[in-house]
Amino acid sequence: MAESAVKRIGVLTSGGDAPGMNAAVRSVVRSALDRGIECIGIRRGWSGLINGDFYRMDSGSVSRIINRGGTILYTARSEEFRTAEGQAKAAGVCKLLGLDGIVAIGGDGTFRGAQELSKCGVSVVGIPGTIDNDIVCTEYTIGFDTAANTAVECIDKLRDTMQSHERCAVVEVMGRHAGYLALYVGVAVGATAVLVPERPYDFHSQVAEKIRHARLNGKTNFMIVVAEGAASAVDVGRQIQEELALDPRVTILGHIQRGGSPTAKDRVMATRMGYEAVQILAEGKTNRVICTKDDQIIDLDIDEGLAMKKTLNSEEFKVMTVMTGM
Ligand SMILES: Nc1ncnc2c1ncn2[C@@H]1O[C@H](COP(=O)(O)OP(=O)(O)O)[C@@H](O)[C@H]1O
Ligand SMILES: O=P(O)(O)OC[C@H]1O[C@](O)(COP(=O)(O)O)[C@@H](O)[C@@H]1O
Ligand SMILES: [Mg+2]
Repeated sequence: MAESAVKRIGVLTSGGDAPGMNAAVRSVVRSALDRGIECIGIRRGWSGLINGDFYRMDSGSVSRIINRGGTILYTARSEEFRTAEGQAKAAGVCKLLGLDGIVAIGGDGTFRGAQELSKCGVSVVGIPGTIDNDIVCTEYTIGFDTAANTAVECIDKLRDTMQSHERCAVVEVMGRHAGYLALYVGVAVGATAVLVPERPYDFHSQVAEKIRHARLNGKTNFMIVVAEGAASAVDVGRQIQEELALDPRVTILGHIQRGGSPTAKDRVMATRMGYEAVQILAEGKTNRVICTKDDQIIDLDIDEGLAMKKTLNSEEFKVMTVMTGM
């Protein structure tokens, strides 16, 4: 590969972790080395950059991690980096270490941080890594596929016992502000109802009527999937008990969804995105985010990317509505 004017870059993971982040780090390191670019691993996200928490990475530093969940670089949320002083400190560390660019792997918050760092004169490229799949400009984010499969596996297990006991299950999946995971998982498990933060919560139409409809069709077990930002699963369970005289069991899947070995899809997407991020930095571009569109890897300006509006997949929503018989 041709030599690049870019000689040394940093890579970090930030915000909530997501399975596949390690595969992305591995790809960044190996793609950089392929172009003769040195790679510095920055631990603990933006906070680590401010504190100069780094180490030199070589090909061996990323051996045996493609199949591992979590992130070997650790991750963190940094209040200091939200301030102009924190950003200036981080830019100073980049200067001191002679970093020609940073690859930041994380969610929308991480990209807002990247925008600010770019304004301080540091070249930055973002790679989307979050189980929420809530980054406006990209169809896919690393970790979503693994998290969805983990949730489906757990819910299938619950379903066995709910069927035996003819019960109602209420399962809370992650998604503070986004229902992509809940909706996708709901379709995959054949849920009786799915609650997402993008739709105002109405117990009567979204839960009671769906359970009643299923019962009238002969069903004796019910699966309600709730995104954490839509309603509290405990409250939904209580309402089901009070208003439908059922005895539901509530399960909060929680951080189980964020761990585990990444699926093949997450590993491949992370590897493709990591490769592209290095090419973009090597071309001297900055303030870019790596995205997928029609399964192709593209890059966009971060400002434009974050300004785009993402809505729930309306086709998936319609399918869900039909499947729940409403
Ligand atoms: N508007 C912002 N300006 C500067 N830094 C930000 C901004 N928003 C988030 N960050 C930085 O990015 C970190 C990760 O963001 P967060 O929203 O927690 O996770 P994620 O990247 O997964 O969405 C924050 O802890 C903060 O340091
Ligand atoms: O790990 P924490 O701090 O409990 O955060 C939980 C949140 O992180 C997520 O898993 C991912 O969110 P971010 O991408 O914003 O970090 C959310 O679904 C969840 O609400
Ligand atoms: Mg986020």
